Amino acid sequence: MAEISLITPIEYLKGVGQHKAELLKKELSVFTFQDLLYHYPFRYIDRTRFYKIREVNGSLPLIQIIGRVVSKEIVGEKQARRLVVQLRDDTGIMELVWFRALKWIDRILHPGLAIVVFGKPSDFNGKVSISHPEVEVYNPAAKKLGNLSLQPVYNSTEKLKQNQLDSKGIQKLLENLTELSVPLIRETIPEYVLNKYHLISRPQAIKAVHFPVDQQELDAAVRRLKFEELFFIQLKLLRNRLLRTEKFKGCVFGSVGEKFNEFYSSKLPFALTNAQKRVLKEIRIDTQRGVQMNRLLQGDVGSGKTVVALMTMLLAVDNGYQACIMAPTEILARQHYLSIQQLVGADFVQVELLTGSTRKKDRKRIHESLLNGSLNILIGTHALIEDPVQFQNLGLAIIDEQHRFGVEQRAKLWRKNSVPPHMLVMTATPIPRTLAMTLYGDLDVSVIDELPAGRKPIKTLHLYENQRLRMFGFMRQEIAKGRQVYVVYPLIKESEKLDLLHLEAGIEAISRAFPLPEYRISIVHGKMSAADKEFEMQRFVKHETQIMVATTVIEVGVNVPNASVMIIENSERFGLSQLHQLRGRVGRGAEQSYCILMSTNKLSADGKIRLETMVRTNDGFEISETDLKLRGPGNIEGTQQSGVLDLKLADLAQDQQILQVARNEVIGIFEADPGLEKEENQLLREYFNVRQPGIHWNKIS
Ligand SMILES: Nc1ncnc2c1ncn2[C@@H]1O[C@H](COP(=O)(O)OP(=O)(O)OP(=O)(O)O)[C@@H](O)[C@H]1O
Repeated sequence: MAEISLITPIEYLKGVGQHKAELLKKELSVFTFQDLLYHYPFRYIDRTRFYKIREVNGSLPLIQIIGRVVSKEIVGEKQARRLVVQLRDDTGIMELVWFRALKWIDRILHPGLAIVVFGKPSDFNGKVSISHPEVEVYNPAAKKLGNLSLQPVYNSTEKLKQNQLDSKGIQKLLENLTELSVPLIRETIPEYVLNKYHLISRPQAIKAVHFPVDQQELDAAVRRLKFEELFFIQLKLLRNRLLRTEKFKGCVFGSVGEKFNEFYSSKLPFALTNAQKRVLKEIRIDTQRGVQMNRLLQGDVGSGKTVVALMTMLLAVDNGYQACIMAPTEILARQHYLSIQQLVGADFVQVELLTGSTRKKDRKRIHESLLNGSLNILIGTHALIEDPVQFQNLGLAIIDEQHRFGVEQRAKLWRKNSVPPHMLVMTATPIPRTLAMTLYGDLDVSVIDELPAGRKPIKTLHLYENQRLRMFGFMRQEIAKGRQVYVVYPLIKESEKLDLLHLEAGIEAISRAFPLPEYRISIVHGKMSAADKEFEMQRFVKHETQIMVATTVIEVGVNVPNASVMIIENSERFGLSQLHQLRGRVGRGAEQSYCILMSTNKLSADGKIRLETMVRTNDGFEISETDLKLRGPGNIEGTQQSGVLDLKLADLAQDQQILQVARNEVIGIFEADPGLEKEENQLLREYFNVRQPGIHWNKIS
């Protein structure tokens, strides 16, 4: 065989062969030696700990017991034929069961034999047993079992298991592999960084993650590998940012002009909060210094991001540029359009809306006015990044992100101008710090951390199904005061049919409890046509109806300050950030607002935490942190598409500190050596010379 390297195909590994190689490729995407080396265990079992039979129950993970075989018998017929062994220790007795390999096990085990049993207990018919445990004859002279106290557990699949590639099988392959390949693993982090943070070398870490001698070595290995993952993500992101500033000049918004000033002094219906002012200042500084702005604007629901967006656009217009806002849904785009029109009034600046349902004739007119420069501001959905849309001079692109657009789509907007426009990315709800640093680590961040004055914190209540009458009573009371009420139902693809039934039943119940002519109800759900939805929404906006029953289509963008009660049905089914977004639809006026979370009595542990969190706090930043802890970053909406979260070991909910250290180190490295030219940074330079998946540092355009 040719010389061995890390990219030697996996079939060349001793113990693999053609058939297993195919399976490894298909099931685990393991193609080469290094793919297997980087197939890390997902947990470890402490083989130094032994349980007593009395302590054993079905909720325990894989455990070890020492006991003596009392009896064994083969019971059942055909498929149900099994070997049942009674095992005893000084605290009790339990069963071990085998459905396969009966003869083999039967031969080894005999009454009186002391054995070590290793497996996952389960409760069955009130009895605790372990199916298919591993057994070894107990040898008190041997200090440890095997030479490892921590046994790694690998991900496997049913198919792999059928071919002896269960966790144990994979570990065997790794034993064959590490001797060969560990010496070939190269260091990626410069020595001075390793020393600074007391990190072990890469070959050492990879070996130890598979075969840790003890917990201490494992901890050191994991810390090193997590650091590496997070360090290189930051290196890519910050390198990108650096190159962008070097490469792109950026439009200069040199002066604050007529439109901005006029709007500020005579149109703005309220005083800006200090946070809004501060953010506007940050944007002003960014946009006048001749480099391209790339900024993330974070603010809690209702904190007034739209005004900041508008005033930034006016700044662009004052300096002879066009501006646009891209929103993820048609409803949201329309909402932005309406609120901006309302804020600026007629004939102040030219604003148009472009979405998938814009008529052909209007579309043509918009395209033309964009190109000849008579249109100042364009608001729309992803229709904006389609090819026929050409600006005369796009100076600012605002993306209302809701975590739904990827880096690719952002890049498409940049290309709409010869000089890339300034970019302002707004998120619907705050995102956790670690996620922001990773997903948007190449952007500067502005935070609106203050709500407009006079807003009363929303009071949140959790009620169970049997308290529904109380809830209806409360609705009547608020409606009598002239307020409006939202009632929101979940509508999730996976359970759509059932959800629609719930919605229907809900509408019926509400119609009965709130009859015409005294009460009028708007109904909006995702299955309706855009025009019908709009019609129903408008009835509510104009206060022709007092109750709006809706599915989550109203999650973002609805702004009816007179609505002061948000009722969320089956609230346990919503994610935390969704609940927070929904709650943010009320509390927009001066009145005291309420959010009522309706749920069944049967709450999962996570569901309980979600509802408790909502009742406890109104702080979007705190809520987003809890959300991340509960769900993990992969499940936060929109993160899946972004390859940056392809983390093997690091966990954004837990490894905030490592991430911060890695990011600071990278910032320091680029400050001292922007071109990575110093000898000590040679490894980092090499890193960029090899093609990296994800963001390409030399391909930003
Ligand atoms: N400084 C302010 N003082 C008083 N009201 C304000 C202020 N800034 C914004 N508002 C009003 O607060 C409401 C919420 O603002 P806006 O819609 O911009 O919030 P947002 O941050 O975009 O949040 P969401 O994503 O929930 O819509 C609007 O009715 C807006 O006119």
